[in-house]
Amino acid sequence: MEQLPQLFLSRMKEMLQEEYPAFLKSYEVPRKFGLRVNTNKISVEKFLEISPFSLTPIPWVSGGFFYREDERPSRHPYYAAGLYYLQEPSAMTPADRLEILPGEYVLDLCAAPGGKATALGAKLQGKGFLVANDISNSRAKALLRNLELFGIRNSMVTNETPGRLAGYFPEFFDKILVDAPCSGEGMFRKDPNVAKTWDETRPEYFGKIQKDIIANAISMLKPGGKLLYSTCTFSSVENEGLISFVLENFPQMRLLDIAPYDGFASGNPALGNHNEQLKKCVRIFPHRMEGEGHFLALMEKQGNLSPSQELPKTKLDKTSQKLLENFFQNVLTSYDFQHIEVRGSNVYYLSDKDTSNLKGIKFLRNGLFLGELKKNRFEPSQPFAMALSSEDYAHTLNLSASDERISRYLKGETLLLTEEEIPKKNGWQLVCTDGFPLGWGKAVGNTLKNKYPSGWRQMY
Ligand SMILES: C[S@@+](CC[C@H](N)C(=O)[O-])C[C@H]1O[C@@H](n2cnc3c(N)ncnc32)[C@H](O)[C@@H]1O
Repeated sequence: MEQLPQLFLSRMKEMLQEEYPAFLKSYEVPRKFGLRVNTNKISVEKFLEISPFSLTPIPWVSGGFFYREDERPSRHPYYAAGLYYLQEPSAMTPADRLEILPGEYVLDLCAAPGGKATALGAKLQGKGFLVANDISNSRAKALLRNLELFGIRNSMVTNETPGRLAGYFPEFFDKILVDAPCSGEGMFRKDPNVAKTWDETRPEYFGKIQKDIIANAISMLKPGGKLLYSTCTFSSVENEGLISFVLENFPQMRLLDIAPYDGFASGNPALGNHNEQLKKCVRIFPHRMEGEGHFLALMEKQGNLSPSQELPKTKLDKTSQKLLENFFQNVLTSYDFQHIEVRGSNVYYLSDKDTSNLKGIKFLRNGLFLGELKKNRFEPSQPFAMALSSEDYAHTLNLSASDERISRYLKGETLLLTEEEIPKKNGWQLVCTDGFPLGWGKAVGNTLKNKYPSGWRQMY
């Protein structure tokens, strides 16, 4: 580990006192790598049966595992099938500790690139509505890709400031995650570049931004709703200090207990306004458990939760309806046509939430992009393939992850089919690996034209 900033170290010494030598020593221990199973596509038990990696459970989060860096799960076809997300172990904690019930309206306000939004979306199990927002357009694109890879179909990806978003969603969400931009002091071991750009003005700088973000988040929370605030920094201004600001200025907010774990440390009232409630916050220190530095606070807004409203029905024109019906003959799971909307030639499947009153909002995606209407046909999209399971489509080509054609498929090459693999009917095939969809191909005799989009071909 390169030199850590001196002022940071002296602050940590004052904060940790007798624990400080152990904290300092943790920088000599290599960081840990984590993988979180996408329970929207596969159960944890089933994943463990098929996983080719040597995994050890992360004891404080469900569905999270340590993996060995040399196993490179990002290069395995199961990654392209969206079966897991690679995430630093401590960073899995906030989404794990915010209880989400299918059907709820959920906001991830600072969501890119989607480490936590994918977990929240998976917990919704296709029911309810997830708004995943980020102020940065380029980062919001990565967020959209990760949600699509995960097969999350009931989400909206927005690119707004918290203030503007608050204008659209007053007291609207059941659950909100604020994984705030912060000075990143907890990440110095994972990414030494963060230490290089740190200086003593960073905590105050981010503290101001965080106050604005959390005030807007609170205005979007329903009475009775819950909000989880998290950072990956140690500084008191951004943690206990920020929560003290909330307790002093928003009397309707109270802190809740967070499901415990032996390695967690409690929030320290002396680092805030001495309110004893701050002990309910959680601090994660790298010398106490196998993860990087984090802070969590779970809060509730007083009041009773009111039920969310349902989506009004959409109406398709006759031509679109016909083309879609033709394709959907082969889709074996229910897609209610009253949720389908055509914008230009693009076809979307909307979530349960009425979004007709969101005019002017900057968004990258509302609902699931199903595909495009061409002259006489419907062409399904890559995100649609990722939102299906292999049982959901009548014509599948299922290849083992060890079949060399899988990596060729993921590189965009045309495949040759064996005698047994040639489908009875030419046309769209859902290409799967070990039963998990990767994308589309179009069969013509014994060849499969590749429909895996170039923008999705990364490192395979
Ligand atoms: C800690 S990162 C979020 C990581 C993300 N939750 C995940 O798990 O992958 C903080 C994010 O906040 C965004 N951000 C910065 N300022 C913001 C603001 N004022 N409002 C909303 N988001 C902001 C940044 O672009 C960044 O993507």
